[in-house]
Amino acid sequence: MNALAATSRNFRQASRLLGLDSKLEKSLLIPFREIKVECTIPKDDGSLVSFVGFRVQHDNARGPMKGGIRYHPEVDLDEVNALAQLMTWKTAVAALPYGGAKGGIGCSPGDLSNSELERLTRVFTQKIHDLIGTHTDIPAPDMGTNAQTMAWILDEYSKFHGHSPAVVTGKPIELGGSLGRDAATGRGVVFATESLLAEHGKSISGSTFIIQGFGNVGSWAASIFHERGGKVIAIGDVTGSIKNDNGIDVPALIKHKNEGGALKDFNGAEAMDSKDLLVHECDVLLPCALGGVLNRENAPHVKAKFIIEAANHPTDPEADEILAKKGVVVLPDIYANSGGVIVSYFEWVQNIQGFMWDEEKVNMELKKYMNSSFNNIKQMCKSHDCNLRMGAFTLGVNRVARATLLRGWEA
Ligand SMILES: NC(=O)C1=CN([C@@H]2O[C@H](COP(=O)(O)OP(=O)(O)OC[C@H]3O[C@@H](n4cnc5c(N)ncnc54)[C@H](O)[C@@H]3O)[C@@H](O)[C@H]2O)C=CC1
Ligand SMILES: O=C(O)CCC(=O)C(=O)O
Repeated sequence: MNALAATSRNFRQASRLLGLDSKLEKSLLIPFREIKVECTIPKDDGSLVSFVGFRVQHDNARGPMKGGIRYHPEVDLDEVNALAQLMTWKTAVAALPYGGAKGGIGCSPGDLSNSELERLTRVFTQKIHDLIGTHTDIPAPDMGTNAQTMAWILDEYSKFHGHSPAVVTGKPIELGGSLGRDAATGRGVVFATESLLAEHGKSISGSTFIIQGFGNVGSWAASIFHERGGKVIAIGDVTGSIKNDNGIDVPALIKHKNEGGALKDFNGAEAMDSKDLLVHECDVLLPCALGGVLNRENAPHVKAKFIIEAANHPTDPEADEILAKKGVVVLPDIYANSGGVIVSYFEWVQNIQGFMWDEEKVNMELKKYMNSSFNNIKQMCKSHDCNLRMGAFTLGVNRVARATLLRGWEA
């Protein structure tokens, strides 16, 4: 099932549990605006190349729309729609004063030089600058983009609208970025895991972890699990996978990667087949890369007791059902990876106030937001007698539905 069908199916299930009116249900599902633009740039050799860029603004009932920008060859309108919809429910679950949006460009960032990436980002910004803004739609990094990408967007946007640091989050600190934003999604994932494990009488220290994806989210999550006494026994990325049953030395692996080394060449672990990564024995499995990686083919073979959805929509609905029957507990994306957008919100607040928080305050507030969402989700699970995914969806969808109704329907 594709990402949009899967996300919409989860939404409809939550809508039924909440007893929403069918007109309201339809209006919540249809995106506010879909933007598709052609971005043509000269390559370094002088030849021209075109890419398609998207920004889907899903809902703004609760505030300005918010969500990352992804650079990946598989980006298309359906996927961006699904990711934008997930942002609407995610910001609502976290009780942030935001709606949801997402953007992306169908490209392979690894095949483009730094100056080609800069030109592409600037052209994309030129095409969408009138439709984003500090109080309308605020982009941030996602897969394949980073603080540098946000710096280019900020610079290009400011040429049209004047200096506007709060138009993007996840910026470099020197340009108004927040301390702690780089690590925030991974750190939030760790707080979420800690709450879930505690409920089951377990803790990070003494548990084993497998992580798919070793970029921003996966590497920070791995590093903080390791710091807290967790044993990270296998890690995979787009180049391959490695394992060490005694635990991978995560700081040494990060150093190896920062020096340009490939995962498979790390000498503190042995290579494993990437097909086996998600079905290898462990306590906690963390998909931190692409969507749809847990599906009906591999779900029956999953041996983890807990799955923490650090990636967006990593679990297909068919896999969800199989995992539930096996007793595997799945902590859903719209809660598990919300640490990134929570600290993006803190960054936006700091930019608007013109005041900078220290990292300790950022991390402390992040923990408060993550713990509060977890308790609210558990409450919804109790009220609607449902699993954690539906607990999170009913929490988010109900907040957006209430805001929509309070605004009224009159033209
Ligand atoms: N960056 C952020 O703040 C947030 C990211 N997310 C989600 O987390 C996930 C990862 O995002 P980032 O870490 O930011 O991306 P990133 O671009 O920094 O890293 C992506 C990682 O995934 C790996 N990967 C790509 N294709 C793969 C494949 N076929 N098999 C195994 N590994 C593969 C890459 O090698 C890389 O290690 C995405 O689903 C994103 O939407 C969610 C919330 C916030
Ligand atoms: O930080 C943000 O605004 C959005 C992060 C994001 O794209 C996500 O949570 O999937």
